Amino acid sequence: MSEQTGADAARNVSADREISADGAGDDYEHHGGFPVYEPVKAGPNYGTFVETFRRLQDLMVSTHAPDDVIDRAIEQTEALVELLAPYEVPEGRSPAGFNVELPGRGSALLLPWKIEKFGEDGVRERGMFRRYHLGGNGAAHGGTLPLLFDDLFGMVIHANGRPIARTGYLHVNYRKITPIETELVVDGWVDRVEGRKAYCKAELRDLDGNLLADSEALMIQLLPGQQ
Ligand SMILES: CCCCCCCCCC(=O)SCCNC(=O)CCNC(=O)[C@H](O)C(C)(C)COP(=O)(O)OP(=O)(O)OC[C@H]1O[C@@H](n2cnc3c(N)ncnc32)[C@H](O)[C@@H]1OP(=O)(O)O
Repeated sequence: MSEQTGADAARNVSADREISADGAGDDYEHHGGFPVYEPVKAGPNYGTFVETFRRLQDLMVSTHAPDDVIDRAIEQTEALVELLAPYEVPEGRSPAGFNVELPGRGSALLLPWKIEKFGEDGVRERGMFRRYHLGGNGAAHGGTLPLLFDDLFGMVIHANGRPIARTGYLHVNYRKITPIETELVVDGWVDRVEGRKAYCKAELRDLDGNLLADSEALMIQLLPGQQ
């Protein structure tokens, strides 16, 4: 039997929990006032598209190009904006963020990490902080870790079979410098549940097992109609 990858598991859970427009067959009830999102499948080159933009972001923070090169970069970027602008769609209609097999689920906002495990007992992701996540002296910017943890906790809730929740608080302990451009692993899980409140925990480690940061968050299940 072939082993199910984390991305397969995430995709299957999402498919299982799809809700029809009239709510019939809804086994993912009480998701507050969130609209029902239909996953938008990325085309075959979408991952390359997002990765190319991430590379561009790396270069934007790591180059010191002459003015004429900057002028050409502006021209070419403006041409790209013109190319893409006609295809702007409302929230929930872009492949960005919906494609669990892609780093960061294909969202340029999210950390480009890949899901390795997706189950009731927790979610594991693997990846790197990029050059554009640099804070100082080789360390990831402190603000990028909560982004990693917050998104992870959203998936932890989903993988645990709980309805959509929002983050009430998110606490980060920065234990060691988190290096950029170094493969790292993050694990998150639901620690305990009290009614609407799910207390989640996560740990970010390097490949030697050193704890770089840990996090605790309160994820609060939305009430009917809550955004
Ligand atoms: C496929 C699509 C997937 C989409 C996933 C979306 C995941 C998004 C994850 C996020 O990042 S959300 C963005 C960051 N978070 C927010 O913007 C949340 C803003 N806050 C709110 O919207 C409301 O505060 C919230 C809906 C979370 C709760 O408001 P309520 O009025 O429903 O709850 P209430 O204030 O009564 O609190 C409920 C319980 O939680 C407790 N609580 C709330 N905030 C707390 C806090 N900060 N610290 C400790 N306890 C807190 C509160 O005391 C209470 O405890 P008890 O039930 O025991 O009395």
